[in-house]
Amino acid sequence: MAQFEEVSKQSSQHPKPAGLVLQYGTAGFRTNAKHLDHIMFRMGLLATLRSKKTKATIGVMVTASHNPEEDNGVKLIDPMGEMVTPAWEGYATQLANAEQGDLLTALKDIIEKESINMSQEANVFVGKDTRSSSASLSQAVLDGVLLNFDSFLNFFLHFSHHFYYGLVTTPQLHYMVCCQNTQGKYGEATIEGYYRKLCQAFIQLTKNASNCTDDQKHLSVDGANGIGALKVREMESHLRRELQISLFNDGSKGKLNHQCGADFVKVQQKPPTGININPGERCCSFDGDADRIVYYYTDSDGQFHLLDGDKIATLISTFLKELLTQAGLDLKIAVVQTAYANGSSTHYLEDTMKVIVRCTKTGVKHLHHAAQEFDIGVYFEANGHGTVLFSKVAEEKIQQLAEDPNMNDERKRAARLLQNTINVINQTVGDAISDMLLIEAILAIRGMTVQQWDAIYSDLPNRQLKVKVSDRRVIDTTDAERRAVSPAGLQEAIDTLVKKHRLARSFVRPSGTEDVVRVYAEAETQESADSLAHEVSLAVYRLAGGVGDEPKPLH
Ligand SMILES: CC(=O)N[C@H]1[C@@H](OP(=O)(O)O)O[C@H](CO)[C@@H](O)[C@@H]1O
Ligand SMILES: [Mg+2]
Repeated sequence: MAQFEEVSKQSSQHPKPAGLVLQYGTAGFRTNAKHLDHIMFRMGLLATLRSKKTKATIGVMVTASHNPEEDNGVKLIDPMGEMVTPAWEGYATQLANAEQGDLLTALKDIIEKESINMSQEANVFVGKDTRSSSASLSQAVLDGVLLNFDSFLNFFLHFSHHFYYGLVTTPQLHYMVCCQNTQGKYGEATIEGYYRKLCQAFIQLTKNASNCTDDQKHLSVDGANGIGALKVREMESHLRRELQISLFNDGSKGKLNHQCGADFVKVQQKPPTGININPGERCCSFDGDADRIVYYYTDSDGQFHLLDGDKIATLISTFLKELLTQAGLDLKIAVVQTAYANGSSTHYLEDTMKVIVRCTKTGVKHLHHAAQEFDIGVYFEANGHGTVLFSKVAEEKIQQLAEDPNMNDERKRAARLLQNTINVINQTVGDAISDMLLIEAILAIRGMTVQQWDAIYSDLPNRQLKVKVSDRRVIDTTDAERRAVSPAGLQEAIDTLVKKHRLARSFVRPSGTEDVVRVYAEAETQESADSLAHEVSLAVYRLAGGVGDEPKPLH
């Protein structure tokens, strides 16, 4: 039939390798770039359907974040700038895995299930990171978006508009999707608009910092040789030297994420290559798509100190809590973490700060969701991915107070600080650039050094390891991934091992982005954390079908 000829003609430009099965995981599809062309084309199609369904603009971001340069990936962004809803993750997987000849049926299936009106207009925003494969892969997405559904499906008329942003950070695309769908209420849907909003708020905030020295204003940034570096350069003039950045790993020579970037620094617990660090100087690293950030410094003994997502969440929530007190506002603030949060951070937040702490499964969508339940929800993964959410009620109360002519100066000042804090934050998703500006503003306002920030609490020594098993799905977890319910005997083995160490905690879970089981352990000393992590790795290897060599001790 003519209709099927059309299908095969158009989609055969982006053929699916027969038998290849990929899953829409924690952060979309992610694998070696050479397996992704058909996925990109099909995600272009799916984004168009999602747009018709929601009658809103949908984002498609081509990136593999902190993965090696050879990999790539894609994720969809829903109307408010949030991750795409779970049911559509399922459709994404179905569409991705339909063999070439079944693609039409798979599409029709989604259209029927979701009762999509195909005559509805579609709008899709597409962005990409700096990977060499991103150019052709984002073109494949556009081919999918622009495909004429009329001839493709012999359905109704099809209007589809797209805007190709080209090189953007992941959070910038989330931001612009939200701006577009709120008719500019969240900001202007352009990169310039993004810089303007964030930098203006940053400058307003730092006006509250008295006697800010050049040292305080200086920050070294490791751009992971990725998109974040380009965008920091682009933004710099908007900062009017209120923040003075030395940019390293800007992509001019090094390889993306190679021995640098937020993931490297967090997991290896050491500084990236390609950066000059003087003792005591504040540094930060972005990841490959600039949605994560971690801070660090080395002390005069050459000792490395990491300030990860947990320390960031603590700094931000302390700042916000103080402002709420000064403003006399009764708003409920909570911090959302995952099982990877350092035990010391959880204790500090609950026992000293007296804030509500929630623990969710790994993956930003889970944290984001939990944070939405509070007036102010601060969420961060330990690896530095996070942001702050303000409820509508919270924003309104803050605005009212800031504009109340009868209010006393102290309360008003606090409310204005809160207002600018809201504006410097990208509430759609964790954003390295926005988080950096917020952290820098807080440190400046409080006249705080990175050492003082680090000293708020001391991390428990910890270790993360990976174990290869033949099928990681044999591990099932509960209690926000803190306990394993299968395979039989694994949790009991972990419990026994944990009891042999002081102040210890350990858990295992299958990764959602790599074909490995992740092991986490923390304990009173580094030796203890390392040996516990190794012992638990062995238990995983033995009880959950380990492949290759048995895990070796770290020392
Ligand atoms: C321990 C860890 O850092 N896990 C990361 C990693 O997920 P895994 O499911 O652990 O592979 O990638 C996710 C996406 O970037 C991120 O959200 C998450 O925090
Ligand atoms: Mg990332």
